[in-house]
Amino acid sequence: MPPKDGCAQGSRIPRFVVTLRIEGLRVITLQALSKRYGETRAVDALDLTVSPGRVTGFLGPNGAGKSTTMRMILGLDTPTEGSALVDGRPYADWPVPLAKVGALLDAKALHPRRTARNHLIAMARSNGIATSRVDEVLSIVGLDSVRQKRAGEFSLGMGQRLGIAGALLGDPEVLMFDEPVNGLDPDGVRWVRQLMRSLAAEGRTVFVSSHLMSEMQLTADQLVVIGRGRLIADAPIAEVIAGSSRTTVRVRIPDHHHLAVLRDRLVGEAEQVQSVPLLTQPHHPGQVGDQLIVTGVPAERVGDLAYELGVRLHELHTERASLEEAYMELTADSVQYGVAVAS
Ligand SMILES: Nc1ncnc2c1ncn2[C@@H]1O[C@H](COP(=O)(O)OP(=O)(O)OP(=O)(O)O)[C@@H](O)[C@H]1O
Repeated sequence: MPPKDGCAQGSRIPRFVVTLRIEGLRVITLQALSKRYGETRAVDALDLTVSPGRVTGFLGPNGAGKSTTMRMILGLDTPTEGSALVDGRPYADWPVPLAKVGALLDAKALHPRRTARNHLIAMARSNGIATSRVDEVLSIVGLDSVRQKRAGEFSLGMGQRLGIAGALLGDPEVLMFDEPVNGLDPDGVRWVRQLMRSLAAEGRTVFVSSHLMSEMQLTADQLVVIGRGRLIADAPIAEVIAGSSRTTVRVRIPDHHHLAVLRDRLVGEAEQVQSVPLLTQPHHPGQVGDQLIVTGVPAERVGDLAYELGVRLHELHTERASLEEAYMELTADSVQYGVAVAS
């Protein structure tokens, strides 16, 4: 008779295979997702996984394919090829779609004569959600006092708040927002940022498109950048910034001979090494020596090399690119609708 614990005698290895079914993965998976409109490849063979527990910023120039991608995830557009799944199923196959994915795509897509409350009640009914939840979300988004006002009389920012209320209605595991801070006042922008961060902290998947780089820098953990429908980057925000050629290491070295020794050692390893006399920089009282500006090697490595070579340093620090600079560099070849601007 086999032992009760299912292990072979004399062995700790179980004799049977256990298949684990993990519920609620909260993952968006795009596989070779493509959408063509005539000659236009709006989305072009996009492979992507958007994971829970973090805010994923979705960036790209005008016409890059962000909205089309989001529409395909929600089944509002049909892929020409490939698939867009939420936890392994198309959005529409979930029994209560609003409990799986809540989305704000077009804040203006409202019935103008319907009140805010009735708009949400209609949405709730279509998904079997209790009316009490409507009042809850109106309160969460700060529209309590205008619940009986017609949506057609709403300002852009109020419309955004109502759209966000709709996204929260089903208490969903996955949230998608297309330009959520569009039209919001600074207080509203900060509120949306905090909302997205707290939704991610609760373990939900938050996928948000925006053109506001400074806002994305404060909100997102992960960045997905697309251009002309194709994936350009999918990385943690710190990695995207560190990868920019505008991120440099500045080293101040008091001794000219030492400077030359370290520069010669770095030349083969760094993307670029520049000697910059301190005198050409803004005034640095009491500082002596010249500087090296190094690209493509982290500060830790520069410090270690200086130590190995016996080079004395007076200053070593990283000057990080802004997200905007990193983004401009990544998408330089993908901008379709732009005018030349001096940088
Ligand atoms: N219904 C449609 N019919 C024809 N072309 C479309 C349609 N929807 C989108 N496109 C085209 O697909 C491409 C991607 O558009 P999309 O709106 O997805 O880009 P986006 O990244 O969201 O842009 P934006 O940042 O300007 O909102 C564009 O060239 C656009 O003109």
